[in-house]
Amino acid sequence: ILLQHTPKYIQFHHYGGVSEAESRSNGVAAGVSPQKFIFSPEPSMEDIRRMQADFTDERDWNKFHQPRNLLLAMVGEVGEVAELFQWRGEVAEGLPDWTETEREQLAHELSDVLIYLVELAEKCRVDLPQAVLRKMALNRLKYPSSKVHGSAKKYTEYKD
Ligand SMILES: Nc1ccn([C@H]2C[C@H](O)[C@@H](COP(=O)(O)OP(=O)(O)OP(=O)(O)O)O2)c(=O)n1
Repeated sequence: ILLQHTPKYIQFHHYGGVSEAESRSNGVAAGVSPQKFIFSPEPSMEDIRRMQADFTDERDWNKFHQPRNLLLAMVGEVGEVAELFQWRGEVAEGLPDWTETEREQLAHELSDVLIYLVELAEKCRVDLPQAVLRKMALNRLKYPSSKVHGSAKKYTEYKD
């Protein structure tokens, strides 16, 4: 019944993720990912902005969702992500030792961070997808790959 009213971008599909069976057979469990991981194309950031705006409007919560509150909520959720990693030591790419429950928990907490980030950007009138493009262009200028290849130094440490 619910799906009937659910826009296509909210319906779940297995797109970018790797199923557990696949991950066990292709070496992700050993900490090496032989196949590229990609995201699903949907929902877009604008989809997420609109879904969260609808969620907030339906509950009459806009009065609470001012920029400063959203910032604090986002930082709180970052803390919840950190909690999942604390005391584990180094965690390899693909999280080979994590259970499905732990992975799902992480997916939830990262989503909370993103949801608040997108709403914070909206309330600050930052067009986030375009801002990311501008910032990445600046990053490429600041860190030309010819100069910094294989080095993690900050740009202030480079003397052209
Ligand atoms: N005032 C609120 C409360 C919640 N949410 C939405 C955005 C987040 O995605 C999620 C956060 O919900 P909780 O504050 O309940 O946090 P958690 O889901 O992380 O629960 P818990 O803190 O119990 O782990 O719900 C929101 O937009 N505005």
